[in-house]
Amino acid sequence: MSYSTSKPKKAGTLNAYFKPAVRNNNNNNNNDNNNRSLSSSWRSISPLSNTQTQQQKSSATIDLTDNNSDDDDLIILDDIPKNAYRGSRANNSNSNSQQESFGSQGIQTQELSSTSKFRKEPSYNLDQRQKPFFSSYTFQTSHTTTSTFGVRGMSSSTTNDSYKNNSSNRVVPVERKVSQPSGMSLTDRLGSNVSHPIQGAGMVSSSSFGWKKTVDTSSSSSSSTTTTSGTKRGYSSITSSSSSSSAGWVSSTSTNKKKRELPATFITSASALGALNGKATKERTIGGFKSVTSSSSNKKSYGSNMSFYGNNNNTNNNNNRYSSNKRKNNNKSSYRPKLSAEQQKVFDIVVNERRSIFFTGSAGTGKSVLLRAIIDSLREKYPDGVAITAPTGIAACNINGSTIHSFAGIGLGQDPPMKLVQKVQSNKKASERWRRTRVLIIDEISMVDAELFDKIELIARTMKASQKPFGDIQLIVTGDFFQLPPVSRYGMARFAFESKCWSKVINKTIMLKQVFRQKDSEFVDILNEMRLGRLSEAAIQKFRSLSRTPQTYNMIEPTELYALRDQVDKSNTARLNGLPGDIRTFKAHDTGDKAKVEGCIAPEAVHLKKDAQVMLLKNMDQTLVNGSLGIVVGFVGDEKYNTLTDIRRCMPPSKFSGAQSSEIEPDLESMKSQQWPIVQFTDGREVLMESEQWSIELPGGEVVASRTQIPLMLAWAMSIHKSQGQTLESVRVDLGKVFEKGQAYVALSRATSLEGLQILNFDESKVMAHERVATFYQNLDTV
Ligand SMILES: Nc1ncnc2c1ncn2[C@@H]1O[C@H](COP(=O)(O)OP(=O)(O)OP(=O)(O)O)[C@@H](O)[C@H]1O
Repeated sequence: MSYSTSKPKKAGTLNAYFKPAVRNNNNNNNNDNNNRSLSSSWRSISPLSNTQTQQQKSSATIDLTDNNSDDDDLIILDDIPKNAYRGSRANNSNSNSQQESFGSQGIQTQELSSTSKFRKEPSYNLDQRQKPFFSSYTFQTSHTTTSTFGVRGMSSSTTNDSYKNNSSNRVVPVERKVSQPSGMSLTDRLGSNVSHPIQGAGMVSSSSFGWKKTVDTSSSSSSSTTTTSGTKRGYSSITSSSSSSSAGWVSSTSTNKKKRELPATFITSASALGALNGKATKERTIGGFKSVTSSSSNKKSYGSNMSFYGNNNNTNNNNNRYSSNKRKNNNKSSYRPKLSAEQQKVFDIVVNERRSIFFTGSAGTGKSVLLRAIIDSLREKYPDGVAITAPTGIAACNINGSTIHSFAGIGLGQDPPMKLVQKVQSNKKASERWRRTRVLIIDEISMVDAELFDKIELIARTMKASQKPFGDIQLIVTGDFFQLPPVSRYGMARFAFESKCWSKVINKTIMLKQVFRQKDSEFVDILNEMRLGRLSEAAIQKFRSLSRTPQTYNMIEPTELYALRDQVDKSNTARLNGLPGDIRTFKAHDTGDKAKVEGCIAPEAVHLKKDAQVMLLKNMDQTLVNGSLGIVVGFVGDEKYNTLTDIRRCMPPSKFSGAQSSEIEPDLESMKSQQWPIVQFTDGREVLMESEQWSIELPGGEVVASRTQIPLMLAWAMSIHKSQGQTLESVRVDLGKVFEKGQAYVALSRATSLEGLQILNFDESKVMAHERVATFYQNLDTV
């Protein structure tokens, strides 16, 4: 690898652009130390002051070459004063005083001038799963100004070693926003930003992410402030699909008719590359945006293996110390906590020891977080071989997987076992899917009945032509049997642990003990009593005392949870009708198998008004995630959202933010005609919501069904079933119509605190647990 001061002309060159940030560095005389400690200081960056914001205008263009030679990490900074920056991926221990080693991977840089430094920093510190070719860069033009930017290229199917030699998995710029509100540390922001998941096997989620910016930069002499001499800015969003998956939901941006023919943020890999190369030549309207596509000839690689996720995680399991994102709905935050010791233990057993396992734990013990970590890591290992499933459409959607029925190819699964086997055998695609599967993940196992579990096991053995349990497929099963039970047509179903094959296929069961969702030990204790269906008098009194109005923490009203969908609809409709103004209706555009689309989390019709409370159904960045709550503040075309400036201000993070001019820009007229809603989220951001696409894809990419809809649903109220997996700060639970064992527990355990929880119609007789489940749990190991 070498760094040069001239622009590479090789094919495959990417232009990567950075938006400078300003490090809050008050000690101008401590530059050497600063440089040494950049990693830590950079990650603890403070929100920008006004002065710093001025400084932030500094920017530069950086090119990253993409080739397979030694210099594939070539980095060139144009227009930077004293523009000689050199760095190398260190593989020596030479302690040249001008070289600095960063972190355990030994990335080094060389300072080539007294005032300008460039340092390449891999993101492993921020997210250990991220591949090295997501890199964060810090560029220091003076003692007080540090510019950062990020470049990422992700693939679900590459290993750390292979990425360098695989030009199809190259870098794409991702904007770093140091000025985001939130008070979060940059570590959090970057950590989570880079961590948007590649969805687990089973769902190729394509989501837009990317931008383009070309900026001339100059430094203002020797002062600490750099200024921008001219700005030209464009954005391109890149959508791609991970290349391997089992059947599953795919979340991507809109493809719709006419002006929504393609996702607004969708650009094919080729055009994305071209745009990145600055070779864009062709303009077209994509959704509400004008898109410029590229004439670049080197169109081959970028896209098919890259995935950009506002909503999904990609991973890099460097050393099995893992941090992870939430798999279900991602709730309040998509930041990836470091796994606890017990989570890590389970992770090791699954990933390193390759054991078939059932891990469980009460609500909030981090099963989702752990599962995400496991999925990400296993997909690294077996890009084509990880099937991610759940028993219901919503649960599957939450983990971006497919239903177990859909994956297995068994339709409703009600036929006798041998008939189902024949059915799968005669289905070429399903057979192929089974043959490829090395790991089968089943989430929300409490809702899988024993009969189905046995049938799946038989099919697995047959399709893998092996008499070993599950045909030697590694089985990873998780969930909490104290939560929602299987739905049965004939009375009480048997649980999966009561199946004939359970004890043969699961060779390790582990219960996670540490509760993360609730911090208050009193709350944790009474929830545990409730889980077991055995409430003490003190717990009953406590729950009764919670009928008062709950605390709220922002503009969001408490989320109401009901047992029945009718109750939910009634509440949401009443609230909507109570608002002044016209209802705007957004109808979904469905394709393919309608029955399959019904499981989609996005509603068929979304009715909105200004001031409606809504939930985001798609991840957009680290804070705007599936599960984020917000308020509709208007619609494109309203007085407040009527100009290009207004629109740009509200661009989703994956598209625009404060663009001056661009190669892809909002098509105002189109947007006005669509009347896209603008939602204000709890972090204060107002974000335009245009349609997105969810689709069910089989491995190999065949789309069997899709839904295009705005990623919102009314969220004054939601069903307890839908709330499973959610974390809610302020919640009002109505237990009046609870009918299922485990239902009350699921509802109450969504709350993070007693202060934020209100319980209506509390009745201890509604707190029920299955004795068989309780017995089963008495025998589980803990780590
Ligand atoms: N290792 C960890 N460190 C810090 N926070 C964590 C950790 N693991 C999980 N959490 C947090 O705890 C909360 C609950 O996690 P998670 O949703 O994974 O639990 P769960 O067991 O799946 O819950 P449920 O069964 O109710 O769906 C989330 O806010 C998550 O971010």
